[in-house]
Amino acid sequence: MRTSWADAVDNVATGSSDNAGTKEQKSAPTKPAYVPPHLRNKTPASESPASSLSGPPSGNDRSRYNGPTSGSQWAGSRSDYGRQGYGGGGRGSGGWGGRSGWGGREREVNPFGNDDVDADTENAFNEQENTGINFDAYEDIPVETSGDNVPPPVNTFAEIDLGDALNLNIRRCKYVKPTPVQRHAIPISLAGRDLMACAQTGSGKTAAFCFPIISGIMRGHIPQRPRGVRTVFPLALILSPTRELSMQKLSFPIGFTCRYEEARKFSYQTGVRVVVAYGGAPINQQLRELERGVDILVATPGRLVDLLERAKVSLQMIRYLALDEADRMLDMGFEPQIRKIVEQMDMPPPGERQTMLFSATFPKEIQRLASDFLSNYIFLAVGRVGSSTDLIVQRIEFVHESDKRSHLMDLLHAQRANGVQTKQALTLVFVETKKGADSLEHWLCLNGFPATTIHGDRTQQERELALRSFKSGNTPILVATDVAARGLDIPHVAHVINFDLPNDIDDYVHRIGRTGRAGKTGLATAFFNENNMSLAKPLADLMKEANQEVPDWLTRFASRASYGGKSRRGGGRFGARDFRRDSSFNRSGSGNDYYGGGSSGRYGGYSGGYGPAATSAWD
Ligand SMILES: Nc1ncnc2c1ncn2[C@@H]1O[C@H](COP(=O)(O)OP(=O)(O)OP(=O)(O)O)[C@@H](O)[C@H]1O
Repeated sequence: MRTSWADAVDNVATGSSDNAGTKEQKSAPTKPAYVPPHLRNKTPASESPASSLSGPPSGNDRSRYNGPTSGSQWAGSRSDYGRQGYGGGGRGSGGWGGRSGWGGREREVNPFGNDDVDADTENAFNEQENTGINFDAYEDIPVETSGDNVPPPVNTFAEIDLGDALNLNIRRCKYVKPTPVQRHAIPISLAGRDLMACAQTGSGKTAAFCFPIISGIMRGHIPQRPRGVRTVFPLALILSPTRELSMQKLSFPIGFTCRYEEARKFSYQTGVRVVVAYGGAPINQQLRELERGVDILVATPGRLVDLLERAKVSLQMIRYLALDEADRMLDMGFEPQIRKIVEQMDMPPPGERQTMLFSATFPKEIQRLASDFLSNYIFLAVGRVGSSTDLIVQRIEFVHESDKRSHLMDLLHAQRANGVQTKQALTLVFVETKKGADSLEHWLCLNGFPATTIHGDRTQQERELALRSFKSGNTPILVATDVAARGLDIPHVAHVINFDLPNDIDDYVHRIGRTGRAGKTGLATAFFNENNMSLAKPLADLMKEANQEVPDWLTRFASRASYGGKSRRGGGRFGARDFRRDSSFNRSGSGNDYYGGGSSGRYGGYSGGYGPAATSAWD
């Protein structure tokens, strides 16, 4: 079994590691010291632990530790990447914990497993390795930016100076070129600008905010952080929501965990340490991790408030703040917590920190709230705000409540007959309630369709098992409640079935976005009936927007005044994208244009360029 990074660190700290080369570790102090990133770039003059028993230099002793080790800003590639502990960072071999003063080198668990790329094999990497990712699908996507002096986009990762260690991780991730949101967002963030970004599900937003943060921290120029206190001072905070907070339940961070895993991959051997803190898991282990040092803290709001109130974390030195699923963070009752964290604790104000907000959906009302956290920001919309990607073929079927199971069975039988129920074609079924999820899973299994389930009542272990079993294709059907709607990034989800539709159209967008990711096509089927009438108009609008075939009966429902409800946030989902441009919104405080205002200028003609070319994975 793979051990976690925390375990590995633990082992080193307690001398229990059975890794080779532990002689030094065993004689080392039991607790590895935290090394701020700006002190981690020392190329050790000597590898001898004895030479450095005097401990680290003072924070002011920059002459020993600071600065690039070569003419380039970043140290050159090393042939031993992936084999050393933290030391192989992009700025020489000092790296995390690599201060020769402490002997106890922490070994960073390789998040890429065996799928590593070292300097010798880098050149072997080519586009073929990205089989299945259709980047052409993104070529015609409309992009809107607004704000002062918008930095130009880039076309390749090579055009931006992210640093060798990060570049290597990008290759390890097999990213050949940046996705559209990355092309625009990364240069904006690297230029130090605040950003509000909206891009469709599965379009690579995580890397878009992680890369500039990691790269920025690697560059150093970070003031010395206080030592000897039990409070930690992260340099970057990534806040990510968990739905359960709003439901007064313990957290259930499925999508959140995906984010953290990504951040950990991107920061591997960069010397930048990522720590996660979320509710619903014992706080003590998270505290231990924090005490070992943290550069990037990925946290849920509730747990972070707890840590702040216990004075375990200070936000005083935050340079980067990223709000993932930012619309969710300012909705559903999260706003007071977010305001507390961002405005009422010790975080530097907008302008002194850099703030990045990302989501696939960004209603104007929420944009307005979010603008409080930003300073002279750039608004970026890749695809139309709140739209679903054209890569997903959407089908809506009218199915009475009592017929849903048999209808589902028909769908699954058809899939099986077409040979698409394989490890490469997973099916995610969304239902409304936890009880409903359990019951449907049971029924599917009884009927010969291996299924598992994920919802808020399952234990951590059960959730992990379920996800693993689903990912591996052992149980190619996952029945889930809305907890799996956002952030979950599982390759090969070919079909999302909304057995029960959500009440909110944005939740629908996020749910179906579990397929059709990273340029792949996908299929989303929804069972609609009289219980979903309030969704008729937003759903019909969304489908039209994405060039989908809208059934006549849905159009009829949508046109009836009583069912013609707008998005619950007063419309404007696809309208003038940057709310600052929408004078009507500014005047009245509520937009009323679903498609209207913003379709001027170079994006006015958007008709979903690649839509018709996209084929369903089931065709
Ligand atoms: N440049 C790239 N090249 C290839 N794959 C990429 C690239 N960037 C991201 N990906 C992959 O695309 C998938 C989707 O990325 P990510 O989870 O960041 O999307 P997202 O926009 O945050 O989606 P959501 O809004 O649904 O959370 C991931 O598996 C990620 O590893």
